[in-house]
Amino acid sequence: MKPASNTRKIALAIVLCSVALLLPIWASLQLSWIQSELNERNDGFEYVHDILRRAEETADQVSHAVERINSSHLPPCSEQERDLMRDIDLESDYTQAIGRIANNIIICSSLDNNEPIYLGKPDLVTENGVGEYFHVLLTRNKQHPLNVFAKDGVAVITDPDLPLDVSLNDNDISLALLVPSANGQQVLASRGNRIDPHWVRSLPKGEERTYNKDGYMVMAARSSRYDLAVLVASPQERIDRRVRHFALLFVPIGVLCGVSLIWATMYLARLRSSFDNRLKAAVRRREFYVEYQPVVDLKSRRWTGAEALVRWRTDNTTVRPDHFIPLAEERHLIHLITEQVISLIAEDLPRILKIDPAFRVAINLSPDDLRTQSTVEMLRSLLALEGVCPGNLEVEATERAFVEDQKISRVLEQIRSLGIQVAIDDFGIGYSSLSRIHSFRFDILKIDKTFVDTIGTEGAARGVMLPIIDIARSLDLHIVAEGVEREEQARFLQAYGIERAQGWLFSAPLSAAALSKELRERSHEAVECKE
Ligand SMILES: Nc1nc2c(ncn2[C@@H]2O[C@@H]3COP(=O)(O)O[C@H]4[C@@H](O)[C@H](n5cnc6c(=O)[nH]c(N)nc65)O[C@@H]4COP(=O)(O)O[C@H]3[C@H]2O)c(=O)[nH]1
Repeated sequence: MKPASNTRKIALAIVLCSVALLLPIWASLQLSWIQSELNERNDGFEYVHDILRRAEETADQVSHAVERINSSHLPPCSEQERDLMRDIDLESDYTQAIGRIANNIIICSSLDNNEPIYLGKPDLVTENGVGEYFHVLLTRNKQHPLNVFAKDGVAVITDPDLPLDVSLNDNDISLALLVPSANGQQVLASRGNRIDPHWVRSLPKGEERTYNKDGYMVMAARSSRYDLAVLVASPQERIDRRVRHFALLFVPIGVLCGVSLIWATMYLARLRSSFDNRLKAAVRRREFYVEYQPVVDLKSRRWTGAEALVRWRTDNTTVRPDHFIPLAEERHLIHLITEQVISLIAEDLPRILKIDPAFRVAINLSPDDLRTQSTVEMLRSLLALEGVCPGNLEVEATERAFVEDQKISRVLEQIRSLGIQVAIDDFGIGYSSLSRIHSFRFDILKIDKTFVDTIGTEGAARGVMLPIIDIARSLDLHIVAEGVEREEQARFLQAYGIERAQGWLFSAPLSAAALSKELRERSHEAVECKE
């Protein structure tokens, strides 16, 4: 191997390993970040919903109190009315007191001292005519500002802090209850000092949103029933702390995934290279052998030929071609196998032809075989054997080979010029490629078992088999059907004029010795060698 290509391979391996390691780490960091934001948002909205529910309950209790007082028709500020005020107050969690109001003065109330309370002008009058007085200091408790809501001569005093009385798991979080109005956002109550009331400005009624503002993640919701909005703000440092927490969990998993990925890649690479070595050793040790599956003439049921199928005997087991041919093709080692198959056929064919000189053996070729001149030379050397005529040989290539490379046509033409017929194998599987294979000249079309299997099933024979037969006829091709397992299939094919078939109905693949024995027993009439 050249040093330059070695250096390139090492560089590629380093790049791939780095990507395999860094990609999962990068993904785990992304995941930590996404998960942190998601958790923060969920926690934030839990507070928002809780506060909004409490605020709406407060507003419900205010409306309820006004309605009950006014529908009682008791004389205003009478002892009976003050008793009713006290009852309502006791029943309502969020009200602090209820009173009568006139000219911005609470003239009587459920409070014990029953002194007049001068409120001054309302801070806000809503569309429904509710006068709202914020941060009112009552004589009873000058330190703690309360809110007063007045309607139809009834005043309800509430504690604005109650809706915000939720237990926070971090003091960094700021909360606010606001009244969004056309004139601006009035803060009813707040905890923490990070809230900018303007954050809620564009929020429509009944909706909730998340914003990233001024280094905060802000969760906001606006009531659909009242002019109330709630803001919860989490500082970015809190999210960063969460990211670090998740990263501690996810990054080691990412590293583990990266290392596993590298290990898996290296393991696969080793497997592949060990496959290469095993395959080369198998060729050296001649571990491949060939079986022949008879091809019969459907009318007479005479064995007219056979398809050579390679087998690999390794560690006392036989590996089927399906399991190593695709990999050998991918690793461009198939030609070594084809060489061995042809040399094995060269050993068997003269013996077989002594029994039936017209017998024809089909050899499978892969796309790589059809790109190299040496395939033509190997076939030529087969023809040089005693008793072997071009009519004793046939080559098969899959439809895929024809599609894959237009360059194969030169080799195919050389094979045909030797007088050897070319068959297109597994026909029908790559149906879409028909237009492209038109440009190649071949002689035989092998219908794949998949289509033969449809014989006898409802409508399928008409739908699939017949068009294939029509195509073959229109191209003037001989037809061989593969994988015939039932008499019914054989009869159907014969009825539609198919000449030859192979399949377990007639015989499984046989060793050269078993094939010769069977041919001898069938004592075919000796036929002249066909040119
Ligand atoms: N279920 C069922 N199967 C049947 C019946 N009759 C025949 N078969 C199987 O169908 C496959 C027919 O060969 P293929 O289509 O050319 O398909 C072949 C061919 O494409 C490829 N192959 C075999 N030998 C060679 C070779 O020497 N060189 C290359 N390049 N490919 C080969 O491997 C494929 C598989 O070969 P195998 O495993 O031997 O499988 C063979 C054969 O054993 C039947 O009635 N029922």
